[in-house]
Amino acid sequence: MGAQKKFRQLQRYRTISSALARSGFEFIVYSNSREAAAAANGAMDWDNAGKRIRLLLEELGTTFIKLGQLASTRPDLVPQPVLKELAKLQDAVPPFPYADVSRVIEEELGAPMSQLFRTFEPLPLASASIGQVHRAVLADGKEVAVKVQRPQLSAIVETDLDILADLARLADRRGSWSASYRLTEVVEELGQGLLAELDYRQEAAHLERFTRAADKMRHVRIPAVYRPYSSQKVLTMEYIQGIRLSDTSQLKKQGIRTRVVAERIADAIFQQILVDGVFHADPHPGNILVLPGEEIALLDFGMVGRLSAHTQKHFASFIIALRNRSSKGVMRAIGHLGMIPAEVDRGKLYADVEEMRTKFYDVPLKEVRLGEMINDLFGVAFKHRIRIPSELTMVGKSILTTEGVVAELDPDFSVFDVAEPIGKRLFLERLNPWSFLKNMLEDVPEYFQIASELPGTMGRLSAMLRKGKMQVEVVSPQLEQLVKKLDRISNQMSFSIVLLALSLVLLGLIIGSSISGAQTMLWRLPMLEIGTVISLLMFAWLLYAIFRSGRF
Ligand SMILES: Nc1ncnc2c1ncn2[C@@H]1O[C@H](COP(=O)(O)OP(=O)(O)OP(=O)(O)O)[C@@H](O)[C@H]1O
Repeated sequence: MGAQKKFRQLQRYRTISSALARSGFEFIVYSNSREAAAAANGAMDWDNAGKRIRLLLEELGTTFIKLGQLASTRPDLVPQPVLKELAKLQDAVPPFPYADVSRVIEEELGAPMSQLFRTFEPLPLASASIGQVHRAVLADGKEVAVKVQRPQLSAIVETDLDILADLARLADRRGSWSASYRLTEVVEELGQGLLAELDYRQEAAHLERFTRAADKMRHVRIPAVYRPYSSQKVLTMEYIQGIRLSDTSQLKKQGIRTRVVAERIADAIFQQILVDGVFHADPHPGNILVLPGEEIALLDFGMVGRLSAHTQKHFASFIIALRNRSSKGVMRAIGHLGMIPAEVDRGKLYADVEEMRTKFYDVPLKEVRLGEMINDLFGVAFKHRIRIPSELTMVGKSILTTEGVVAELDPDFSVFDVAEPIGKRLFLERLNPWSFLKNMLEDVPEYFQIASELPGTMGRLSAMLRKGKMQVEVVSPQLEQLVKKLDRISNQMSFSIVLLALSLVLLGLIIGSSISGAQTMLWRLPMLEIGTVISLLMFAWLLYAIFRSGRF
């Protein structure tokens, strides 16, 4: 590291440590204080700390504001009172001058402004802590919006992240409290998210992906990206003319039907979450434009969430269980989502899930906020120190923001009206034999792994038994659950194998009839009939056996 850089880092180190001390967070560095002890034994007054944390982050600038905004999407890492404060973080930063804008663009795109643009508005449309957006016209006449990153930002962010990682390690070495909040891990994870946001090429890739997905949604537009005019620090997009969703008086003036807009926004976001598996993580009103005919345009794909097919599937079941007010269903879905480690007291967890009943279950559906419900559930998870897959936490924030937006447009509209049919459709699709089989095949590697580990495990078990080292008493609910799960897996596998056999016979029948004509069919028919009858008998027997075992 150069001497100048080292000096800058030291200076910044001092600024950050003294700001921490002034805000009453010196215990992060000096662990033998009362607060450190309170944080360690879970008695920290987070209500009081939340506001101080927010002010501290705002004081320390871009890196910290952005980290705070990212943390506000993580109810699994941050206590609820702090989360509420973080959601208020403002990044209203004054714009940077046009001289810097043109310098960054010319350096990044390797050509003078006059060659790149026919016109370029020197005053930005909007400015935020990472960058600002200017309206322009390309040399070929296309109207564009150009997002330009603040100069020197990546160097500042990298220095700040290094310092933060150092502080977290220091806290980890000195006290037990930071370990229980996984401080080093949190800094690392949020830091990576922030660095990813600094690369506009990633946002460009997101825009392209969402454009493809939105093709099947008639009323949703995503700005096209102009790649030759984009780079790591410059993003050039198609300019979309529309009314900002936050401009309610203009919406009214243009006679926009707000209910329709609300439905389309909710539909677009739930379609992304439940069907596409990639979703806009921050659909706040500043990121949505309304066009004539109540079309909507989604902007700003810097923060995007992803769900694996597995999580998506069980998240849909989770929504249906919430809708049906079924605590058992909710617990089952959480289990499938892989959130409950073995050491959690399931009884207490169930009691906490049930407690949500008073707040959500016994009120009319219209008044239920799904995002709030999900976040409360994450709060319960936080309390039980349950690890929530990070992909899921962004969903809570995205839905919460969507609900806030649609409630402004139409207070009577419930996102369940949109989410539930999509969830049910997915659920029904899953019952279709082919997707059922596909799902089973997706899980096959897992079964093979269990199977491959089985001989070793059995070998060890029998050796222990031979040596008389083991006393077995089957009282563990987890073990019983495992047995049930294996039982269910084998039943499902047998079911799908027979289903496959049945489908192949039918397929043979169809192909046979279409290729060979009726005559050749005549001699094939008895064979097929015999096959079909055998498969049907096997199928009936299997169904009987499965239903008798009660585990499917
Ligand atoms: N393609 C576009 N067409 C028209 N206006 C746009 C376009 N892209 C951005 N804008 C305008 O610029 C504003 C800021 O854009 P965007 O949200 O992408 O920037 P940002 O720097 O990521 O801001 P923030 O982080 O605060 O959301 C938008 O609210 C919108 O008014």
